[in-house]
Amino acid sequence: MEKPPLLQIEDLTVSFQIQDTYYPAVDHVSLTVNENEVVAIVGESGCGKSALALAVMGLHPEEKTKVEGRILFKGQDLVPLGTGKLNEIRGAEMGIIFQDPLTALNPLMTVGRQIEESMDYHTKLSGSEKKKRTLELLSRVGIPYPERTYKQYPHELSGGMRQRVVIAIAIACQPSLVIADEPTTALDVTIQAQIMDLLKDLQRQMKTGIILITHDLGVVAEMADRVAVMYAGEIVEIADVTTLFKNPLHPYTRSLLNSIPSATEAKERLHVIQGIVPSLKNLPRSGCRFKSRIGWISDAAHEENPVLREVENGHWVRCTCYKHFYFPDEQNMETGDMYHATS
Ligand SMILES: Nc1ncnc2c1ncn2[C@@H]1O[C@H](COP(=O)(O)OP(=O)(O)OP(=O)(O)O)[C@@H](O)[C@H]1O
Repeated sequence: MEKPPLLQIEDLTVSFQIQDTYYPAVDHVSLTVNENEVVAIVGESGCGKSALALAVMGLHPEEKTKVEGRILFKGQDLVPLGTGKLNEIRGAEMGIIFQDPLTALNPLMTVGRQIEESMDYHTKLSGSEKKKRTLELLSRVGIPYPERTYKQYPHELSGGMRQRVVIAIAIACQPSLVIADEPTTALDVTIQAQIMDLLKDLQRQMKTGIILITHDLGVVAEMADRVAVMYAGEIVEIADVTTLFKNPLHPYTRSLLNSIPSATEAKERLHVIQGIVPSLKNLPRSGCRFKSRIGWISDAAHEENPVLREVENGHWVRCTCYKHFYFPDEQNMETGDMYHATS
């Protein structure tokens, strides 16, 4: 029998209760992560990236959250599992790295104890074996004096060192999947690069699958094998990283990529689409959800029920509007006129 993919998310919907109604923050999303593959999920704040990641980890509180669809981890559906079984899988086979290391760590427990604790539940190692492994892990994540850090408390460490400790905890049980939710956003720019290098090295050594949530496209270019672009709870484009950067198609992806200034190309100005992701209650639930942000593109350019379509091998795009899209200050491909935004 063929081995199932490491993670196969099928038709996942995550809805939050606001007053008496459930609103989907992740809406019928399907995504696969293979062994040893880094899949980046990008999109602006509020697109549903974290809601998706938390669902994979089973970390949404049952109250006021509804998770529907299938999350197959090595072929086993996690959605119907109870907390006990999920705890067994989580930690042992999945690691998570959150944005802010300070809130991820217990301020009242030494670093050594916190790393060991992550092994208590999932391994049968003796106390001295756990200590030995903890010191190895600290050294592996680039902590210069493991013996000293072992005895320290989180507040005694710098932000970068704390995130290294969080990474040590995430990889303590050699998980096959790591979910990294904005792992460097809370850190200084110079430290960000070091932490990303560390993650990249560890991923290569351990052949871990990674879901990397970020809005830093530089990080995506360096780390990801494939990229899923989310907008308003849906995936609007998915492709391998080279294709996505060379030939972005969806207007939203094009706008995201245009928002990074290029060091090599002298662009007169950056084309960026204005506006923000609507709040959960105000999300359009039919048609192209991006339509209101590209009002200069005709209604007829949009599909009534836009679906993800494979436009070339492994490159999927939602809605036909990408075929008719141009930035307002570019020449209109259809008419040859210059479009001038009035607002
Ligand atoms: N527990 C909750 N209850 C109600 N609404 C929520 C809850 N969690 C998230 N949301 C809403 O769901 C939508 C998606 O949120 P999510 O945090 O997944 O976005 P995101 O893309 O990860 O953004 P960010 O980069 O800011 O974390 C947002 O509109 C957010 O306000």
